[in-house]
Amino acid sequence: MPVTSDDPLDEALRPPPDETPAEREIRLEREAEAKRISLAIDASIKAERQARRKKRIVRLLLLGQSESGKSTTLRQFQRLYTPTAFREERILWRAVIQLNIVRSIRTIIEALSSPSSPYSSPRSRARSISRTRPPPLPSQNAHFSPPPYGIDNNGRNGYSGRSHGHGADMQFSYASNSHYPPVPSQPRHNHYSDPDADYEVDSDTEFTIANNSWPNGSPNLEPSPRSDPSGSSTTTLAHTPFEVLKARLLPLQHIEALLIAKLVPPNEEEATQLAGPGYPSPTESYFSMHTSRHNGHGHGHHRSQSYRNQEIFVRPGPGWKGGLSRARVNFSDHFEPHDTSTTSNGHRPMSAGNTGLETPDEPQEVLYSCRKDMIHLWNDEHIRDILRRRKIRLEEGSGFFLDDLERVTALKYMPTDDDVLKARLKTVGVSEYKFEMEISAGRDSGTEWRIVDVGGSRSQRPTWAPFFDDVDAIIFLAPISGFDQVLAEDRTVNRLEDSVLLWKAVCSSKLLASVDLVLFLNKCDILEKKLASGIRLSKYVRSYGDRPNDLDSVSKYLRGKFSAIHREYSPNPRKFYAFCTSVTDTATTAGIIASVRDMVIRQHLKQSKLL
Ligand SMILES: Nc1nc2c(ncn2[C@@H]2O[C@H](COP(=O)(O)OP(=O)(O)OP(=O)(O)O)[C@@H](O)[C@H]2O)c(=O)[nH]1
Ligand SMILES: [Mg+2]
Repeated sequence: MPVTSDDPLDEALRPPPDETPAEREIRLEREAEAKRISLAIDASIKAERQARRKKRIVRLLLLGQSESGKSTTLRQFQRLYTPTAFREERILWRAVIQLNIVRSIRTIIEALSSPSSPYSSPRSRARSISRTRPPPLPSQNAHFSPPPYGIDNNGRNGYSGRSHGHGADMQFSYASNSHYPPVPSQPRHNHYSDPDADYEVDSDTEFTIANNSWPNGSPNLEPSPRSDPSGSSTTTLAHTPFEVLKARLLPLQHIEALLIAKLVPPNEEEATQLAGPGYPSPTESYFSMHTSRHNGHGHGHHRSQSYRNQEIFVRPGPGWKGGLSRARVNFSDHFEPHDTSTTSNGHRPMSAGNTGLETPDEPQEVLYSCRKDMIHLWNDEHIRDILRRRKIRLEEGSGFFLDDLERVTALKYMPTDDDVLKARLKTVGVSEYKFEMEISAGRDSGTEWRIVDVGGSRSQRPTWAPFFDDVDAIIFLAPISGFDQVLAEDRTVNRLEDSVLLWKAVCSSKLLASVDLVLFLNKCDILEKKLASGIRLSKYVRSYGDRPNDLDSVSKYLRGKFSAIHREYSPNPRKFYAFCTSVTDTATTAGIIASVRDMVIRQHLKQSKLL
């Protein structure tokens, strides 16, 4: 009589009904072999775990939203504990810094070229139509909507919802910003956009230039409005000094393409957005808007074009550094290549250095030749004023080097430690960085450190969970200066709110229940400046009330909230440490990292029953 079962696996594993004795014997032998292999695998995993503990391999996981400072923290570990390797790699960061500069300049030019800018060309302004403020938010958006990508207790996607617990609850407010979030058609300026941006068109800003003798003379970038007798504004000259300046900066476009070719591995399909007017990023369209993936990435000659409006990223690990060190032709004065690994697909990244397009460090030469114009552009009071009015705060954003143009565009420029820490290169993917502390770092070399760095943007978070196994501690970075900013990948989500939700998800994850947590309330340097400039936390976090708007009070308040979430959401009691950090600051971060190191090693030893 046939045995019935609803379990399809059971069905599949059941021996065939007409099995002969010989077949049965073979089957049983195979099953025994499979069992033996399975047990051997389990034993080897267990043995590896024990060996790891004995060998003192410490595993640290860096988590947090994009631009929270994870890779910068990793670089701080490298700088402190493998200083020789860090020093040797500094020159490789020059290309990243060059790209950061070029992109900052492009952001300015795009802001000035927009139809509402007094620096835009007469033709584009003639085409411009009056824009009105975006409509107010629907009332439900006055509260947050949970971001779609996070991790739940099982490490799967999705947030579990908002906390209504007492200590942990925070009320975010957009009520005072009737025009939050910005409408999609507005120019996107990654990470420095402000929900409170002024969307009124600068009307009556037509202007003519009285003195058109520049570029030979000193460029006068000041708009000079002139009205005709009827009172309406007119523009009489086609080439404004700004347009001339823009033309002189055109070579930057070429080196941007070269740098992208150098840094981004070929055939790289995934990309995320850099702000750029009117261009939805492929990631945005794929993950957020659920439309089909944007095409044209990593394909031949359209490559640099397709990256034009995306933030450039690398997959973590030595791949891009290996490619750069081989493409490098004239750095031998400074440094011998340290890392000769290849990219993940085994090929050297497509670079200007191997296409024959590049003269010895052409980007640096172009930057050098454009330095005066770039300095002029950045230091012009009127341009600064426009950027201020449009709430484009480059100086608070990532990879900001415009205050150092004189130094960083020098032909023999060699990045300093601080430059490397300030440089911005987005991470996509997850990778484990292994190192033993160098003897020269004055530490015992008995412990092997494995630090896992992940990409923090929302599309990246589902890739985290497989790395939760066997972790000694997590450093979670919450960039608290982002209280008045929105996520680059979803401009309806406030950055601080996103960090709070992510923190809740990490605290409540059952997979991480026994992992100690270290919280870095990061970017305190930017927070301090922001608060001092008059931006009030209470405008964005209603529950802050009328407490003092200074660094000390704000960081204490937020620390309290994050601690309360930890207490309320952790499945089991565990160690928790919180620090207010500015991880780009080498002096303060060294002390904090030393404390974290000691704490992690102590816990590790305790768990290994060696204490
Ligand atoms: N001023 C300041 N800048 C910081 C601080 N921490 C990080 N940054 C800068 O912020 C930018 C982003 O930091 P990253 O370390 O790349 O951020 P991440 O978390 O790795 O971001 P993803 O790779 O996108 O997940 C870099 O340009 C850093 O130099 C800080 O405390 N203060
Ligand atoms: Mg990173």
